[in-house]
Amino acid sequence: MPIVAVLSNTSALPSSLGNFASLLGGKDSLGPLLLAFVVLIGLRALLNFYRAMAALTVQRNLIDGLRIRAWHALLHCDWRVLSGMRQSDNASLLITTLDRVGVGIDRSVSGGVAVITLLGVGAAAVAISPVMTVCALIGGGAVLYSFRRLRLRARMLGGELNDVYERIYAELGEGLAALRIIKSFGAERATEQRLRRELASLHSAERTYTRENGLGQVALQVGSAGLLALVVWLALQFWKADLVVLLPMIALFARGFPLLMAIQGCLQDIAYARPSIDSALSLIERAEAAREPDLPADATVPSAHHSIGLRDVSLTYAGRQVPALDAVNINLPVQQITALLGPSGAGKSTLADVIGGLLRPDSGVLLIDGEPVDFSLRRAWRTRVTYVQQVPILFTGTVRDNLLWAQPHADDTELYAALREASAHFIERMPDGLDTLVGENGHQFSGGERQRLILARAMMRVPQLLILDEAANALDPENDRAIAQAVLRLRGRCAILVIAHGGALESIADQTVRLELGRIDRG
Ligand SMILES: Nc1ncnc2c1ncn2[C@@H]1O[C@H](COP(=O)(O)OP(=O)(O)OP(=O)(O)O)[C@@H](O)[C@H]1O
Repeated sequence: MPIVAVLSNTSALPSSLGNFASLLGGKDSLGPLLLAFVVLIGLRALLNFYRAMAALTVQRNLIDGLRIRAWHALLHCDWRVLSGMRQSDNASLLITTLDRVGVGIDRSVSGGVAVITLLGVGAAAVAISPVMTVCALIGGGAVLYSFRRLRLRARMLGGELNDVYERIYAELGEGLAALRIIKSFGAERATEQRLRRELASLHSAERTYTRENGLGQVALQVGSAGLLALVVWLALQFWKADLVVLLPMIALFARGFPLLMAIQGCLQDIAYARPSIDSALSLIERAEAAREPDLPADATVPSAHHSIGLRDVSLTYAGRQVPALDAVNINLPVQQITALLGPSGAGKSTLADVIGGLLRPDSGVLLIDGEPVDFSLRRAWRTRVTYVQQVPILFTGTVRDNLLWAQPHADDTELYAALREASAHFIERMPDGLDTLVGENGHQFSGGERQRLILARAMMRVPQLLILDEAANALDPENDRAIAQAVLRLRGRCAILVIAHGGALESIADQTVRLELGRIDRG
């Protein structure tokens, strides 16, 4: 006999099932029941669809919100704190860690839906048999509680995973930047081995998590089945429950226990993602706490017509006993080139960062034309300063893109003028001129050409102070002279501070200042 016929013919059923069928309304109600069944399945499918869409929206909004907040906090963080951070850790956090936060959010949404569905199932169960429902709830709660240690383990493994990812990022970032050195030292094998070791740690952490999660689910399934069997046995043995009650209860439990498993799985995944959320929030908190103060709306910094200097400036880095700068006084005439000399670690770059408005010292003032300017205005002062560092940084794109980065509204005539001033005439001879691609970090050009392009970009800002921090140190004599020629051409346009260890740049200086152990050497 077809199943529909059996279901619709209540007399063909055993008496209890017959009762159950009559409870549902008998033969006449079968059509509406089947329709309700199809509608329910459809509603469930729709609910799943909207759940997935909502989870994606929530996840993207929250994760991208966190990502932007972290990036904003880093961009506005005080240089002293920022320079003490390992940037590969920040890259790992902004890219990978935040994605794991996304997984945690997705699992929270799924867990929430499972809890709501379970509440619905529980409400239906209470209506049929409150005693059996309470027993099942107590048992289910106990099962969930007994898994708390597994969740703590998951949290620990999530923390381990974050550490491993940070190490992988550091390994790859440093390795890619040092490819030339790795090859020249013949360190390819050792470098690859280090990555293999980190990947093995990653694999091990992920494997442990998957194994413990999987075994947990097995234990949960067995526990749930045992619980169901116990409740049914109790119902038959002690409460003498009728099949009319028992059958729908079993159906509801069969629906409820997978939900319980889903909730435990979600709690486990959330615990696994929790260290990622903690790291993201801790970075944001640290960077926001060290935020550079906003400039008052009426803040102005005077223009330097005669000189730029420092008076009684001292600075000690966190964790250091000896000051990097100790009561430093220096005066840079705007029409002149000043060479700052001194042994390694004397504090030359620190002085450049302070006078350039990047670092706030512990004490002392900035002097513009002899007038003190508070360091709280350093952001405004910084817009009048440009740097050329030893390691040239060019952005991927064309020569034009790189120059416009400093001065977005400049026209081609101005761009070529800056290139000529910086002894970067070679661009005019190139077939694509300003549209020549610089390659990744300027690798289409030689070190000297890159440095001259960077000098041209620095001059696009029309600075009042130009700082060259060991800008020609890594260059051959010819390129060193080319940079010195360019700097000579700029003399008289702004104050120029050159940090050098000999070479052509030192020889063109109008005055020389020597720094020793953070103090100006007057000898
Ligand atoms: N971010 C930092 N945190 C802690 N200490 C720092 C930091 N930057 C520099 N120092 C320390 O401050 C001192 C001065 O460093 P600085 O880089 O200014 O010297 P320098 O004269 O420019 O050296 P070099 O010629 O080798 O570049 C050194 O002892 C250095 O170790």
